[in-house]
Amino acid sequence: MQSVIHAASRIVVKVGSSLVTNDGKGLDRDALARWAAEIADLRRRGKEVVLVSSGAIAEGCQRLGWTTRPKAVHELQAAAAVGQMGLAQAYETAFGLHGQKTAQVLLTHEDLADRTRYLNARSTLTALLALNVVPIINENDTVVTDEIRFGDNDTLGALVTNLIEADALVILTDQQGLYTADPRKNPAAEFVHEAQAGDMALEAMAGGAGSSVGTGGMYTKIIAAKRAARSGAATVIASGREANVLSRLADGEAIGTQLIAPTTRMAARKQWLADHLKLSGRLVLDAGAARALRENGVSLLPIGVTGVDGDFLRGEAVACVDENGAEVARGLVNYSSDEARLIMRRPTREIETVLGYLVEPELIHRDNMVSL
Ligand SMILES: Nc1ncnc2c1ncn2[C@@H]1O[C@H](COP(=O)(O)OP(=O)(O)O)[C@@H](O)[C@H]1O
Ligand SMILES: N[C@@H](CCC(=O)OP(=O)(O)O)C(=O)O
Repeated sequence: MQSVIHAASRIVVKVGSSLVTNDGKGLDRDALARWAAEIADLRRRGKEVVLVSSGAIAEGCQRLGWTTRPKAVHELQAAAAVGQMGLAQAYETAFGLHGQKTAQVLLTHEDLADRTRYLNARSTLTALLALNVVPIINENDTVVTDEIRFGDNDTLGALVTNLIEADALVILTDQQGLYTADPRKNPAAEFVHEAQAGDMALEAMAGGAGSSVGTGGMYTKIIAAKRAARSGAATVIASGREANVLSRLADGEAIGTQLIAPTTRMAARKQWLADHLKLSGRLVLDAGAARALRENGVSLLPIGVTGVDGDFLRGEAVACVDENGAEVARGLVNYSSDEARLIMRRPTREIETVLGYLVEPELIHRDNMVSL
């Protein structure tokens, strides 16, 4: 069995609070230095990596001298704001030693649920990856209330995996991976090397958090693997304390628990667009654009559009039809219907002159489109 990470070119790595803060004793700078060295190594091998790191609340509590995790949301938020400073600074230093640039990205649930903000978050992250920057993501705890919290970063890691259509999610934690029961409570628990993500039997094996600083336990990791599989990504759950864990996974070594996605990324994307998107309008394409989309699956540029039907906003789904009204593709549009009417039939270089700004060069990026 070879690790799925060997062939993965875009990877989300999630590290939990217990690892990052040494079970709440304070930032584990040695661990951060190891992961930074390994992620820099993965970048050199041509893999794109996004890091989702927990630990702000645990580190904030430590810095504020609080010995127990508070229950009140405003106190958790205050702790997160204090701790996040330490996290960002420590990661920047650790990655800087390898000449690797980093960026801090704080997200809320709403950023991923709202279509327009979803597209914005996606373009920022893909732009950072193209610039050879490692984005370091955490939940924006300061502005979220209990009802809209991700709460645990396993869920956030899975949603980021869906957002950027990563090939794999690696969840690093304080256990070797998934066991048939919580190994802290049941010494007879057996290790699970490989399973299908979404297999219901896994949910019964997984228990809650093992330490006082972790939140979701194994259960949220199993659910995260199920979510990641929706966009065709595999999940690996492994120990963040294992030497060179990320580099060895990239070499193909099967460390930890591997949860395989039942569908491929392309099939998952088509299913998602087909299932979830209510079409809000239509773009009529000229013959050249219709052919290019059909035959080469390219992005749609404004110059190939001759008509715009309906009222829609940036991020909504539209159909692309040929001159006879036959649907060629559908996708998430980068400009509203009003903007699209102004820029259709025009070359991309004129977008800024016509609108006064350039959001994206394409009307629909090929990553946000499926051909029919
Ligand atoms: N079936 C299981 N296999 C492995 N670990 C489990 C299982 N069920 C519960 N756990 C617990 O989940 C813990 C990891 O989750 P958590 O404490 O939330 O860590 P993190 O901060 O890395 O997200 C482990 O320390 C372990 O005690
Ligand atoms: N945003 C929170 C992360 C929530 C959390 O505890 O997640 P995890 O340790 O991954 O179960 C923080 O930085 O403290």
